[in-house]
Amino acid sequence: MTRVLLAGFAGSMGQQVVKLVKEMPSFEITAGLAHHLKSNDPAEYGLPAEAKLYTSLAEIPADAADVWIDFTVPASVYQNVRYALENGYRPIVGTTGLTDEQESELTELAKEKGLGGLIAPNFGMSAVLLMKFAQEAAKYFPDVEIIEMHHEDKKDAPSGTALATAKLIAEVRKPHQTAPEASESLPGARGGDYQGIKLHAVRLPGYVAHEQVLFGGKGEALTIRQDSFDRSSFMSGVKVALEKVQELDSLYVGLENIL
Ligand SMILES: NC(=O)C1=CN([C@@H]2O[C@H](COP(=O)(O)OP(=O)(O)OC[C@H]3O[C@@H](n4cnc5c(N)ncnc54)[C@H](OP(=O)(O)O)[C@@H]3O)[C@@H](O)[C@H]2O)C=CC1
Ligand SMILES: O=C(O)C1=N[C@H](C(=O)O)C[C@H](O)C1
Repeated sequence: MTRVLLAGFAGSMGQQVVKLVKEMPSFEITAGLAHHLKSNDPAEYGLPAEAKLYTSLAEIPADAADVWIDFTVPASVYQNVRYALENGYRPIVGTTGLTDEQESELTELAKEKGLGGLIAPNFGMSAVLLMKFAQEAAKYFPDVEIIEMHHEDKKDAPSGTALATAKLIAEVRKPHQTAPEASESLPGARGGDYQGIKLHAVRLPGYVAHEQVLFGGKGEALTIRQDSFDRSSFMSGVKVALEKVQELDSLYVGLENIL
């Protein structure tokens, strides 16, 4: 039986993971980390009655679980994953907001501790494929902008997926700005900038998680789009990560690297 600690169990993604783990007979949630607890009863969150609930890292013993799943907030993810690795947990991280430097530090720490794990900005297959196709397309269409659209409760912008897409595209094209002379009569109108790739973040009720990558060429354009209409779309990736995490030899970044 693989024991799972779920950080962020009361959140939208946390509750999806609770359902997923219930359907996986070889896995059990034995502990949960929350920010605030509305109830001390694990059953209120769909967790097994014997699951231990914690509200701070310092309370969590090293043997509460084998695997640490994190769907919390950008402000806490680095500390959480650092704590997980220092205490022998294999991390599966969906929370966005880790910087490149933080990812490198955590990768180094995982190596020191001999622990494998995964950090994935997106566990949905449509997004993983979008990123792969976008990187391929950018070799032929270097002029590109990204529009991501999310629910109104999303705390960070741009999305981790949009930033990961821009990084993959930047690997295969020369950094340049399309239409560099265009001025902004309204500040921010051209969006955020990653090595000349413009990123636009839309936040609206009714949306879940969506991304479009727009490529423009001479007299033609290519648009690649993915839609997560429901958060259950991320669970196939989390399931794969759970099934593989015990055999991973290092901390991987990107679901595509363990498929
Ligand atoms: N990789 C992927 O495929 C996906 C990643 N995400 C990412 O996952 C993260 C969570 O998303 P989502 O579930 O929608 O967000 P929610 O706001 O619904 O859930 C976050 C949960 O984390 C809790 N929390 C906040 N701080 C801490 C902390 N220090 N320790 C433990 N728990 C904490 C919050 O508690 P409280 O409300 O009490 O503060 C809340 O219950 C985001 O970064 C999002 O971008 C989302 C979807 C897919
Ligand atoms: O906050 C979300 O909802 C999502 N966050 C991730 C991101 O920032 O890319 C993954 C997906 O877009 C949903």
